[in-house]
Amino acid sequence: MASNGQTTKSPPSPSPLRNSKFFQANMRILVTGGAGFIGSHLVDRLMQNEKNEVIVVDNYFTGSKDNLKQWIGHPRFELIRHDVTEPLLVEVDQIYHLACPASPIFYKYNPVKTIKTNVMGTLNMLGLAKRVGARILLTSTSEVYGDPLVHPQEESYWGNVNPIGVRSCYDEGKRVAETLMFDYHRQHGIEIRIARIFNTYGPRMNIDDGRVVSNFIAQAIRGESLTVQLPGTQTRSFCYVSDMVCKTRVDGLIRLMEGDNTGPINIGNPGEFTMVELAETVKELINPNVKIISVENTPDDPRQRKPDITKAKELLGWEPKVKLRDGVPLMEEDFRQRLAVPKKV
Ligand SMILES: NC(=O)c1ccc[n+]([C@@H]2O[C@H](COP(=O)([O-])OP(=O)(O)OC[C@H]3O[C@@H](n4cnc5c(N)ncnc54)[C@H](O)[C@@H]3O)[C@@H](O)[C@H]2O)c1
Ligand SMILES: O=c1ccn([C@@H]2O[C@H](COP(=O)(O)OP(=O)(O)O[C@H]3OC[C@@H](O)[C@H](O)[C@H]3O)[C@@H](O)[C@H]2O)c(=O)[nH]1
Repeated sequence: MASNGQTTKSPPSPSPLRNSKFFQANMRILVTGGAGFIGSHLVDRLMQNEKNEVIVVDNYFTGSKDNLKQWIGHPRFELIRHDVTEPLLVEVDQIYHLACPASPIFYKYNPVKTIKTNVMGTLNMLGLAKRVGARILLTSTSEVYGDPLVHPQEESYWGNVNPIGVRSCYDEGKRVAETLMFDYHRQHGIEIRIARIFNTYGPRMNIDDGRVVSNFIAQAIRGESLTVQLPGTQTRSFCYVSDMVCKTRVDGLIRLMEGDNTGPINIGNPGEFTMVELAETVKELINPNVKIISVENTPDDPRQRKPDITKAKELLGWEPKVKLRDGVPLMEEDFRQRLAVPKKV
């Protein structure tokens, strides 16, 4: 039953394989975009459960096999090079659909491909869910709220999005992906889950990912100036990656998949910072000698962003635990290792 009471059909029957003579109790889970930042952490958590078999599909546009190296060759793990804009034939019970470039510099690099990934990729994954009777979770985004006129953002807010701007391939793409999820749910009875993720950071982000936390941390470690894009008063709310997926502590995405609620549900940390405050925090914690400089911004940058997580708390029993000041040093450690710049003692 949908949270909004709009279900018109019961879900299709699961694959006949589930009732076959050789049925194994394992849960077969597909993770699209599983070689990326959030996806690879999610795979780590899913693989900790011995009942799970995990299949990752990824085209390696922004992800890397390196993020999954600990699982390659594991009997419960499979990695497939595949682009979700093409159909996929596998037998699975659950689909975590993450595939999509998430950093603005990468999603703007080939905007037509980004919108194809969001629209055709989501259609293909919904088609797969329909054929095999799988439950599907979409990682949507706080960007569906655009440059929000309501603060903090509740799930009931419809957003303020430019449909023809340079960010539209991503934010409108995700909005269409959400629409497709609900239409497949209402029309075909597919079991859906939608997470609206707010800015997430942590180990394994690409060093040159281009998003603000990874930029500032890499710049501070290299002794370069921290580049605050103008005006610097714009705000974001940053969630540490373990809060997003961690099974043992708090597990936003996994709880949503396993619970009864379709969503959309905001998953994020309500701690809100201006970009100047973020730069000052990174400077203080990592390298007090670096300068903070102002640089040009790009069009349509949202001016404020903060999740209302009442639904996540009430419906999933989820709330984030890691404060920005505690998460930054954990990410610094990972970046120092990868950049081969040890901390001076
Ligand atoms: N990290 C965040 O702050 C954040 C916030 C909101 C939403 N999200 C969503 O979470 C998901 C993961 O984000 P992330 O931060 O891990 O980004 P990421 O760029 O590290 O991961 C995305 C993964 O998808 C893969 N991919 C991209 N296009 C593909 C395609 N056409 N076919 C197959 N694979 C493809 C990439 O190679 C990469 O491995 C995305 O859907 C993103 O929109 C992330
Ligand atoms: O070096 C930088 C990079 C970015 N910024 C600023 O930092 C803020 C955040 O920018 P990011 O590129 O990290 O990410 P954004 O919040 O714009 O978009 C993100 O939103 C949520 C997800 O869907 C995606 O991960 C991404 O689209 C922006 O105001 C940007 O202008 C800087 O001040 N300096």
